[in-house]
Amino acid sequence: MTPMKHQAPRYFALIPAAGVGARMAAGAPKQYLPISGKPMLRHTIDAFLSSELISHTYVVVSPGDGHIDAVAPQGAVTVLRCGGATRMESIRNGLQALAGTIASDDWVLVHDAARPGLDAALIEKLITTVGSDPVGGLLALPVVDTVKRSGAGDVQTVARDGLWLAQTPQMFRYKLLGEALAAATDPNLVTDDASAVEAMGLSPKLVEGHPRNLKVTLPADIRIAEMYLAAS
Ligand SMILES: Nc1ccn([C@@H]2O[C@H](COP(=O)(O)OP(=O)(O)OP(=O)(O)O)[C@@H](O)[C@H]2O)c(=O)n1
Ligand SMILES: C[C@](O)(CO)[C@H](O)COP(=O)(O)O
Repeated sequence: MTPMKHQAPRYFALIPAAGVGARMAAGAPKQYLPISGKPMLRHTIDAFLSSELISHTYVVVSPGDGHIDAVAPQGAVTVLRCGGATRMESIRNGLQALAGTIASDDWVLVHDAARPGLDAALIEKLITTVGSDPVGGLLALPVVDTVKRSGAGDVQTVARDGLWLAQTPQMFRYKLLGEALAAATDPNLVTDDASAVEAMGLSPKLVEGHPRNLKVTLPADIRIAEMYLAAS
């Protein structure tokens, strides 16, 4: 009997895009604001569509989202209308919606819609550097400034050796990521996917990203993102 051919794991993108953009205070969800003439989310989607390594891209939006149909390229991505009250819940809902579609050992690259500066080179760098790591990994930037912590009336310097600023994508195998998020107790403590995996006692690989992959959070970030996109 011929042995079953073991299918190589596939890579899927999951883009949480169900936020409201409160800190942007733009009166509309920030992921739909124009950046260099194109909605922010479309830049992010196009980054994954430009990578030959990505089998398919899924976008999680709020159930009542009225913008996505005009932004998502029809047929090229799949929209999941299951966004939740927090980033973590949106991702958890999205993973649950993909049960039976994504295999347990397939990789899921979770990437913020709000990081439009991602490109195929960064996606490939993450995937090839993580390789077949038993845990997974994420893009991150080493801290280069002095870090302060302000407490009740006092300010202290935090040693920056070994400190990184997490970016996305954060990539984990479907089964592990689902288990980690299911076990997460407080969605407000789990501000990124890696922290849920770390809570299981596992250490994801840190892969140096790029400042162009910034999270567009505040109004001033729009122009910065446009400058990086113009330089690419
Ligand atoms: N309930 C939520 C909250 C956030 N996100 C997504 O998670 C990413 C990172 O979140 P953040 O930058 O905080 O976006 P917002 O939550 O929209 O911003 P704010 O916190 O300022 O409201 C964004 O792409 C956002 O759309 C999501 O899918 N579901
Ligand atoms: C996931 C993340 O982008 C990693 O830095 C960050 O934690 C998202 O935080 P937000 O407050 O949901 O934007």
